[in-house]
Amino acid sequence: MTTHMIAPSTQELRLALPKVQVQGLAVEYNDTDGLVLDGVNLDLYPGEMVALLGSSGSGKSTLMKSLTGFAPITEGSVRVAGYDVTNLKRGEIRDLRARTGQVFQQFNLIGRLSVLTNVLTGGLHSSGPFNILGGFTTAQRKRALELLDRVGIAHKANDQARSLSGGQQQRVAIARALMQDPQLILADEPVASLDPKLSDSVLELLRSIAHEDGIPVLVSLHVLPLALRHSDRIVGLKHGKMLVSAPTNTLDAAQLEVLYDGEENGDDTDH
Ligand SMILES: Nc1ncnc2c1ncn2[C@@H]1O[C@H](COP(=O)(O)OP(=O)(O)OP(=O)(O)O)[C@@H](O)[C@H]1O
Repeated sequence: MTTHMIAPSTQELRLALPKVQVQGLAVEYNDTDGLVLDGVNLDLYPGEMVALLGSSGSGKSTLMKSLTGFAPITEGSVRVAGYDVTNLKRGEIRDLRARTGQVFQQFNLIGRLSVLTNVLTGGLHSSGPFNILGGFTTAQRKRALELLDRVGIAHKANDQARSLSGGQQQRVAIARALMQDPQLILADEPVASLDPKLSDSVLELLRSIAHEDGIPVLVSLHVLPLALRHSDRIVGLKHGKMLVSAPTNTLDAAQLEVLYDGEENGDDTDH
């Protein structure tokens, strides 16, 4: 699938209000191990693809979890799509998670169910519990098929999810996330199990969704060249502190080395 994208300029992005506002965020899992995130500030704007970099254990997943109320926040404020994540009222946690699309390294599909049903499950949070075997409406099925068409695998709609390749499964997971009508998409290492060519195409798809739908996409990556090729902005963590936050076109690989200290740094060997 070829996508010709015109990336919104930084100035255009800044005209919108941020969907995510993180200020002075500190997270501590248990008080003997110290802070896992420390003084993190992050705004995410509609329509931008932001790559989150940092070596293993730097806090990337924890930062993502903080945005949906899954991390023990000890200080700071986190606002996502109007929700105050540090002080969620009853029902708000469910609403927030229902409107946050999540994409994972291992795809997290239900392998024995059809591709179409997997996409339909993306709408379950918002429509409430119902019979998964017959409870989807015609409109929901139509929407799910449209989304599968958008991610390029409508012809696989009736196949079992587990019969698809890794790249195809990740596309199903992205369609499932879109079925949630997301305010935000969090993609935690979405291409870590894919080969280089598929990695490029999946990241290109995520970026086109950010630009076309005006959804902020936060994507954690281990491979630095992928971040340089497929993001509008790069945010870098080291030992829980944010050391880098800049438009991608102002950065190069050498400037990002500071995040890695000679550790594995996502060189270009495989990608
Ligand atoms: N549930 C938890 N309980 C206690 N400590 C945790 C928990 N989750 C993460 N940590 C610790 O927090 C630190 C940051 O972990 P996190 O998973 O956020 O890093 P990461 O940058 O996503 O790493 P990776 O790239 O390996 O996935 C690590 O030291 C980790 O051991």
